[in-house]
Amino acid sequence: MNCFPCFNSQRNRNIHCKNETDEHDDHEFRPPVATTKHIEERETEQTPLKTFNFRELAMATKNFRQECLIGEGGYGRVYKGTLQSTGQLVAVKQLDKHGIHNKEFQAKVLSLAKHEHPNLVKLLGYCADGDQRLLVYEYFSKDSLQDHLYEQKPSQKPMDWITRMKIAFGAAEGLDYLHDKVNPPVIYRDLKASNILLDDEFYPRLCDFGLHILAPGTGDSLFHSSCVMDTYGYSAPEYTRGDEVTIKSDVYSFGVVLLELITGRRAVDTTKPNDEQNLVAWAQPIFRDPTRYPDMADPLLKKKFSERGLNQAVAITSMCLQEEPSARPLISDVMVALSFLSMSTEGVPAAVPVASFRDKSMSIALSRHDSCSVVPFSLPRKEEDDDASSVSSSESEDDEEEESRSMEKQEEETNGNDSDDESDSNSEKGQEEEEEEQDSQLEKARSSRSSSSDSGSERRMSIGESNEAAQSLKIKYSYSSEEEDNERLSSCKSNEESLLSLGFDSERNHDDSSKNTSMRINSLAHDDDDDEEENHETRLEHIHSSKSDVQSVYSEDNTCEGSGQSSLRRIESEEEDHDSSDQD
Ligand SMILES: Nc1ncnc2c1ncn2[C@@H]1O[C@H](COP(=O)(O)OP(=O)(O)OP(=O)(O)O)[C@@H](O)[C@H]1O
Repeated sequence: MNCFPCFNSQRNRNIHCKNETDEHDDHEFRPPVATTKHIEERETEQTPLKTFNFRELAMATKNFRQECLIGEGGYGRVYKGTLQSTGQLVAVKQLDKHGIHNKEFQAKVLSLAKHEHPNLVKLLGYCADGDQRLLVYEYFSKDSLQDHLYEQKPSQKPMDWITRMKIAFGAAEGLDYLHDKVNPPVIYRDLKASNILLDDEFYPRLCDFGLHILAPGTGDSLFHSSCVMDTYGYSAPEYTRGDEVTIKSDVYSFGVVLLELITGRRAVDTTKPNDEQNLVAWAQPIFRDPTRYPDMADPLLKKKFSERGLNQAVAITSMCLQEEPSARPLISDVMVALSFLSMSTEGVPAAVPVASFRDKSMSIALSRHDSCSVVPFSLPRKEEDDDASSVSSSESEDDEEEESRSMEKQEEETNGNDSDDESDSNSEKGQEEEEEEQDSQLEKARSSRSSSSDSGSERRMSIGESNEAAQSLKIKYSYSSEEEDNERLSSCKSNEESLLSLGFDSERNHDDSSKNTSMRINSLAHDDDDDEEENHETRLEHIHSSKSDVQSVYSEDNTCEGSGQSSLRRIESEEEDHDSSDQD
């Protein structure tokens, strides 16, 4: 499928006849010498992006021989090559002919090359000789996520749950970079399992981002019509309708990839019965029935995952796949949630701190699916609690989005009103410091996964270490002293109440199974009898009873041994049916 409708694909053309004379055979596209020199100088200054001549790349790919062909996508053919000068393995993408002017092509390639991130495939250089347009990328010998999920070699083992969550987290990090760290944001538009390349350690890298801008005359404008079929099954509804494409369209595509990771099903599979061919359409009814979540998991996982991890992953997926773009989460929130889901404590994902999210809808959704996994570790100011309470008394509890927005608005107002209050500004300062510390802790946890086969050993922490990072994060912000415990006790309660009021009540609780599951989860540390940790260890125990667990009672547990040690025991007790009290 050709994403450049105006490209005149010349696949049958004998590229072997192409040689160095091509550099000079098309004067129309060659900029004046001075300009080329200027561009080259600028390149050297700004980026190490290399300019290749066609001959070099022809030699690298054995004259683009069939045996070097890796595959063919919407933008052209991809060849494996070895650079003669350095011996480096590269992937050479020979773009379909499209008549993009040399200068325009160079400028756009340079703008693409600015975006560097460990989770993006690195663009090493390009060639714009004559009418040839080629891109040179670092080469990945391992297959794409699509290959690993659906075209496994007999020698390969199916990916386990945590590996899948780590891949999702890494992909989210790459997307977060494009959406949030780049100005102006880059919309990927082509996120799919085949564009996520994996290395030996299953570290994911996104390829093909931003290539749509290489269409002649497009600049950064939307260019998607002919790409729709290519990304069929991954495209957001607004994309296929021809409406405006935004970063939230990428979030939708990400949701499809996450769904593939969970289910092991292709985004589109024409070998399945009609009602199962489109993965999202198949999954939508299941999203509404959490008792069916375990059935949607990939059979190759052999049920080796925690129920909580599955519930949370499905909750995130379901949010990403909302029809309405504005209802989808920010990829930064998805990334944070996945960072915790990909840190396992003996198979149970680390609990997700509420304050980690920029948008409350994520914490609400996660709470709704499994209230015990969200740790309200941040200490909201009293005003925030009051505001939350006032929101909780609101009549319109059904519209959780509306409430989230109004809650945020009120928080903003509160922040504004606080500006004159010295003590509050001090507390804000303290909070900022806490947030900075939190960021650095999160970064530590993140770095445990941001490693590649090449540089991985330096950056990678063991799962145990990354769990420690997560635990120290929670311990630090949850309970640092007995005095603070009491303070936090009340804040936890009000935070929890806020969430309850915002809609994760029994009526909406998707943990609505008839079975009464009781879980005792130690959210702060392993039960690994690690005595060294014990003096600082504070436990959050959550006895979670299903369905009508509407009231949370926090009580200090003085039964623990050790000086200065305090435990926070959270007991969710079953009360009268909340549904009926709500109706009252
Ligand atoms: N840097 C790379 N290293 C190794 N293999 C690569 C690299 N880039 C792409 N490939 C492989 O080349 C093949 C073609 O990739 P390409 O991205 O052109 O097409 P696609 O992903 O199938 O479709 P689309 O172009 O629509 O994204 C795929 O099998 C892909 O995994």
